[in-house]
Amino acid sequence: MDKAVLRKEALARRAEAHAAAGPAASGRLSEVLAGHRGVPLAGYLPVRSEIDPLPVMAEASAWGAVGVPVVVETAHPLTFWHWTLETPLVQGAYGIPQPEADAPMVPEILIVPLVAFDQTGRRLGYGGGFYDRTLAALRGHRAILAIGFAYGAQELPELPEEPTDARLDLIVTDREVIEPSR
Ligand SMILES: Nc1nc2c(c(=O)[nH]1)N(C=O)[C@@H](CNc1ccc(C(=O)N[C@@H](CCC(=O)O)C(=O)O)cc1)CN2
Ligand SMILES: Nc1ncnc2c1ncn2[C@@H]1O[C@H](COP(=O)(O)OP(=O)(O)OP(=O)(O)O)[C@@H](O)[C@H]1O
Repeated sequence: MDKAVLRKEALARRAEAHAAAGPAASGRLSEVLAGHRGVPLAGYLPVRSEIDPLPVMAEASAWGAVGVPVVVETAHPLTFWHWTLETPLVQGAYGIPQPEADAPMVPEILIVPLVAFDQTGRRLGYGGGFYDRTLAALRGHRAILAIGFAYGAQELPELPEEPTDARLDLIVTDREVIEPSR
């Protein structure tokens, strides 16, 4: 099926799950990250109906560096700027908040926002290819742990894969932790 059609369907399911979500949606993610304290972590500042990783990012910032993605240029990898709960934010590209100050960091664990995922770790984002480029660039230097974070309702049976798609190492939902089967 066409990626645009899958994206639309998954976004509708995500909005439904988001409207019904309770405050404990990031509990599983918190458990996973407790095993990686002090490792530089990239989260994201949630927009629209994205599942909220802020509680785990705040927790992680007590142990090590936490950053959030910033689009410096389209068709390029994302850059990550330091973030804590006290960081002043401004409105960035696509209406997504970003830190006021340009303070780059390099993550080793990435919490990746998703539109949809499947059991094999394939993912669908907004279509900019930002995370594909970013994961490819980071993996060229060192081992990276890419954790997709989503509502369970965003799972689709089988996503199409393009040669440039970067797969997830782990998927964490509001309900469970999924180790991709390749
Ligand atoms: N919270 C959050 N921050 C993030 C991302 C994300 O997915 N979530 N990104 C993840 O990459 C980057 C921003 N990337 C984005 C790329 C496209 C659109 C967007 O709204 N696209 C339009 C269609 C654009 C087009 O292709 O013409 C849309 O979906 O309507 C938003 C964010 C960095 N920061
Ligand atoms: N490493 C890469 N180098 C060059 N182009 C890439 C790379 N990764 C992805 N692209 C291009 O980016 C475009 C969008 O990719 P895709 O539809 O997979 O985005 P997405 O994974 O949904 O979005 P995102 O990664 O921003 O969440 C595609 O045209 C793809 O060819």
